[in-house]
Amino acid sequence: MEDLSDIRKEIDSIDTQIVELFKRRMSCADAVATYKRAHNLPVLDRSRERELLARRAAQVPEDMKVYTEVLFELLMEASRNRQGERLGAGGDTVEKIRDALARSPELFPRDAYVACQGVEGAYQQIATDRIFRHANIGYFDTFDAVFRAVEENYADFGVLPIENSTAGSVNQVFDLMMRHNFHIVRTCRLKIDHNLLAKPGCGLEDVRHIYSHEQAINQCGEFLSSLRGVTVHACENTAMASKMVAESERRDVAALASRACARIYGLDVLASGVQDQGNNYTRFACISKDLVIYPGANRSTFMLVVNHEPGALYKVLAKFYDLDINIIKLESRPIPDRDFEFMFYFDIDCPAASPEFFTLVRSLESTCEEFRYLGSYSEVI
Ligand SMILES: O=C(O)C(=O)C[C@]1(C(=O)O)C=C[C@@H](O)C=C1
Repeated sequence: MEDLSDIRKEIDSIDTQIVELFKRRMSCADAVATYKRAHNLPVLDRSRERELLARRAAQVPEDMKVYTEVLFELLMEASRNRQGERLGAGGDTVEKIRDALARSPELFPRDAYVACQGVEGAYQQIATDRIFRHANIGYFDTFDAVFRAVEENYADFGVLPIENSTAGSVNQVFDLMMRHNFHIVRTCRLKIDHNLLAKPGCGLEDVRHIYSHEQAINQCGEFLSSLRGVTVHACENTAMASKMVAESERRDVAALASRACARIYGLDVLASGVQDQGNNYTRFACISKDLVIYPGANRSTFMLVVNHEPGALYKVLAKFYDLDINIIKLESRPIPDRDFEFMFYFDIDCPAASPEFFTLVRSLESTCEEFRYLGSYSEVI
């Protein structure tokens, strides 16, 4: 058996040669970039990549083909990234981000006209008051209307729930993201305590019908199943449920909502903190029409579609790993009218002005079938 230190010597010698060859290959990438700039050609050339991978795989025995492909895919990715850097702009999105970083205001606005779904007392309102000091809030019936108010410049910002620590993502909002143009400028993480609210003088034993938003109902499953002879009804949101209860003539109705709703609608708290998990948080996104990146932005969101082929998502995930960028959230939603094709949403943890962020954006934009950058922001807690 060969001695380990002898084998390592051989590896070192091979690696030294590989590095020299790698340097030569990367200078070819520089030359290609110069040529492509002069001839206005895109960095990515899929047919050339396919042909190159097939030729290199044909050079090795069967049991080494996969490794060879992995190696050359990595080499071409490095080559593409290098070309992107050389070409300066490196894709429309990097250019847009640089521009936004240069012209965005130093301070997050204190006053604004903000669109929210629901009525006064909704958790969106509480989140809005955390994000802005003096928000003038316009209430809309649906999440879609909030997106439209922002898109059509009717409101400066919109605040929408995106996920809850117990009930998961707010799918309706994720699906609407595919249909609207907007950017995320801030997120807010709010602790949610649900309470059972009823008209003054009513007791728990009177309650036969409970109204709330679907997400709140899902977050209070254990409490609700402990009640006998009660029917649960889903409605637009928790504040609307409280309003309905307050305006109802009946004494057997109650709402699951915030304490703020009890104050606003003159209701009594029959039971407090009735959510299953004590640590129940909801994250809200504050959206604007234009891309604005306020100082301190250390998170970003992308939407992307990967090619329908084995390993496509794995290759995207490898890019984050290579750049040591942490993925905070990964969500997938079916794309309407496309059979089993999915839109992937990534939230990542990485300062917006860092070089690895630009490399990531450049690389995703040049390889994904569809790519949309939704913004960079910080989170208010
Ligand atoms: O040949 C090219 O056009 C290149 O840009 C070089 C290269 C490579 O590194 O081999 C890189 C990117 C292209 O997608 C194809 C191939």
